[in-house]
Amino acid sequence: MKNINPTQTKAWKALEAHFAANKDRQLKQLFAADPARFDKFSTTFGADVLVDYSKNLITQETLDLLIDLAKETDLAGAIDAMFNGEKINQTEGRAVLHVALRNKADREIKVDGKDVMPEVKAVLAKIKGFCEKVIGGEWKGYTGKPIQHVVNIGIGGSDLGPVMICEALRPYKNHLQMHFVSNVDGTHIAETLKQVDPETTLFLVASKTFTTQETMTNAHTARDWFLKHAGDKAHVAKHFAALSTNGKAVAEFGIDTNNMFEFWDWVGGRYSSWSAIGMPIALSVGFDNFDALQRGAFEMDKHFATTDFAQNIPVLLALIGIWYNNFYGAETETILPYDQYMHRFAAYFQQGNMESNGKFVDRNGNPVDYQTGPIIWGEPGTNGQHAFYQLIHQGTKLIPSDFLAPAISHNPIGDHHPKLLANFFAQTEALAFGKSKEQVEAEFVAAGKTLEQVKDLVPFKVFEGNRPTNSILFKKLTPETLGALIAMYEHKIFVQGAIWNIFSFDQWGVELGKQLANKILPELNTSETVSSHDCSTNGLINTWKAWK
Ligand SMILES: O=P(O)(O)OC[C@H]1O[C@@](O)(CO)[C@@H](O)[C@@H]1O
Repeated sequence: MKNINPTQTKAWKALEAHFAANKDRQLKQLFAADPARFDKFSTTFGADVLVDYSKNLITQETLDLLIDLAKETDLAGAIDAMFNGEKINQTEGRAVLHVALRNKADREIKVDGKDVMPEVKAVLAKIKGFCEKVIGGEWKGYTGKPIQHVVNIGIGGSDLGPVMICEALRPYKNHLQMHFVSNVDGTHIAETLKQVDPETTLFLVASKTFTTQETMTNAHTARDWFLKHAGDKAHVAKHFAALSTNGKAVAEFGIDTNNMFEFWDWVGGRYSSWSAIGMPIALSVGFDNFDALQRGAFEMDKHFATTDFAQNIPVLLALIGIWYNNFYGAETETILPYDQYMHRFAAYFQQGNMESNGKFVDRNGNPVDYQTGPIIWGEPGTNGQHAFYQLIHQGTKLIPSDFLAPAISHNPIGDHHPKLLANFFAQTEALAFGKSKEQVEAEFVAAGKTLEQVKDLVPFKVFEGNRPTNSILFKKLTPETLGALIAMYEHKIFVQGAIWNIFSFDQWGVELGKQLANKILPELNTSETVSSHDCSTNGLINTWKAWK
């Protein structure tokens, strides 16, 4: 894996010139000039996913130059390094092998000379056996009752993925009532404990490090609550399991390490839903559906690792994203899933993308002089249309958007799904082609107005269009398809980080806030006036002390 400043490459210089010469290009003209544009700039993944990237501000020349950039920055070498278990997470001295967790080809993948697959498969078998006992009712609580509630206690990558996937796969869920506690505000755990019965509740303490303040605080609160009802510490083993890499800390907490489902330091937190962190998924929808989720991701892994860049979906999405981020100056991009089951999909990739590529230092330790990770945001359609589409359509910011939708609904009630799809299709059309002044005037005239009557209103009803989108249409939201879509975005993030020459798999940026919070915490436990900080922080803390 080379260490190349992308802006120093020939391809980057060529892209700069290409942008300067074409920055005012219009989608209207691009489509008018080529009736086959959809055929040229769309592709399928298997038989179930269509990716239409034709409504982007690109030509074949643009793509060719972007692919040149990928080649000049040795993207192929970076891909090989990841799949071969090299320690590409350099600042933490770790490999990055979430692909091993779903390696259904069972190919050997070595870390430090040791094939990791036997352990991966052993943990999957243990998860399978545990799920079958809990789901099947064989696993009993301390009063002999089967489990009815599962409470996952975790945060960040130990929460967002399981929540998103359990929500997305609701059509496949069983009788278990799933609950997720992440925030440390007291409310999250308190409101959850109101809903569950200690005799029939299984707590999953999900934490790669088993040291995260929020998770450990919530876990201790849950254990205290449980013991207040159950009395005997011996009962903890029936109601607590740990999903972690830290066996020592698990044992110290008081969870039987037989109830620990391990994963490894080469699994990044935000890439860990495929590991033991995915236990709540397997409990909620059954191990077979969890396996299907992994298989979908595995198929995308194969596509990513073996397909020429010109037809490689994660590579194309990544390069198009770089085109907007680094040449058009777009600072954000949205993920807009037109499916209510996917209501946490964008949130999941806020961590996935921004914790991976929100970096200002390159792989040499030098501050970058170019843009890196974008801001990711989004809500399900059509809700977003009633919240922020005004800005996307008529604002002053360029906001590249990914629209996703299932062709077939799990809930074919009346004409609901067709209405959703009509919006899915209409929004990208409107964003691409807009509505001209002349069209607005013609609409007014057709409605019986004179141009004199409406001349002051017309400017406000014009849509510039030329706002780029990708449309990802998939047959149905199944575990396989969801797995493939998640892996598609994981690899998009990987490609962008590799080209930006940054380390995408550490997260030092989350440490300072934690460090300062640990310094402030003891100051909150006294009535003394605080003066150890800046005047704002002192003022805030001392006001709180006066009010509480
Ligand atoms: O799984 P754990 O070790 O409890 O970490 C939780 C989350 O905390 C972080 O912010 C790292 O501190 C995320 O990267 C991580 O997913």
